[in-house]
Amino acid sequence: MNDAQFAGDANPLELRIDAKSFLSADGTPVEVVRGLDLRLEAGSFGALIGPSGCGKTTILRIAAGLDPDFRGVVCAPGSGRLGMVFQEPRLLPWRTVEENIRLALPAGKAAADLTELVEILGLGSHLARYPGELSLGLARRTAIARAFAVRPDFLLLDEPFVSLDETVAARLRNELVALTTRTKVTTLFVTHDLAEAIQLADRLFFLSDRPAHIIAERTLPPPRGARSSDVIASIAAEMRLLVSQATADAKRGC
Ligand SMILES: Nc1ncnc2c1ncn2[C@@H]1O[C@H](COP(=O)(O)OP(=O)(O)OP(=O)(O)O)[C@@H](O)[C@H]1O
Repeated sequence: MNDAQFAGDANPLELRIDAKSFLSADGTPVEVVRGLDLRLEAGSFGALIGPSGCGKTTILRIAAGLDPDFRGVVCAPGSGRLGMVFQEPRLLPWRTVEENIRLALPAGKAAADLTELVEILGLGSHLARYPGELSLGLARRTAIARAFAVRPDFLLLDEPFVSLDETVAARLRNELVALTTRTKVTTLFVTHDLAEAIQLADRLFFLSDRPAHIIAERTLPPPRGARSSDVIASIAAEMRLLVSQATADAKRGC
């Protein structure tokens, strides 16, 4: 995998969502996002953190271009090669692990060398297996491999490690750090888990309750992926304070 050439020279991600609503079952509009403005430098890893149901997946789908029904603008980084990992791995059950990964490749690239990607993700001995035979951890790994196989210059991940055993999640986080550091892909990662966000990200974006907007953001000092548990705990305490102050200010209308 010779990826170093892409993403570094890409544009930043600029995501402005002035308004996004859904219609509820009884036909009344529910405003999910209002006045969200996010900028992420090319090659950075941003984490979007917010309360349950605040609109994180909605924001990611808009960033991916999957939901055009909103008011605002999205300027995606790079030339538009997008990799996306959903909460559920969404693999084709009748295809092997290798076929699932290769299916993501553009026409003419089906024979691409995936050796290094497969090695980093520890999938070498599982390539001939079918999704139904995989643990959740291996299925998530396959989904991550598929997202990286296209050599994306923009990567979106929606809570890819939720409901995994902590040992498996820790290993997958390390693998994600290795891959994103190596490829310098501009990444937006959604999570509920503040410690996970601090471990992985260069920049944190905290969302309000619905309608979601950014109430606080912070750049973290390097090196990402290598922060000790003490450093993570101390940054987390600082961030909780920052968010509770920002929330109180917002309630007072400051
Ligand atoms: N297609 C839809 N139609 C109607 N309402 C929707 C639709 N998609 C999402 N919603 C509503 O929009 C709100 C935000 O949903 P979203 O899934 O974006 O939140 P989230 O922060 O990702 O949630 P979670 O933390 O549970 O993953 C929720 O109230 C949800 O019910």
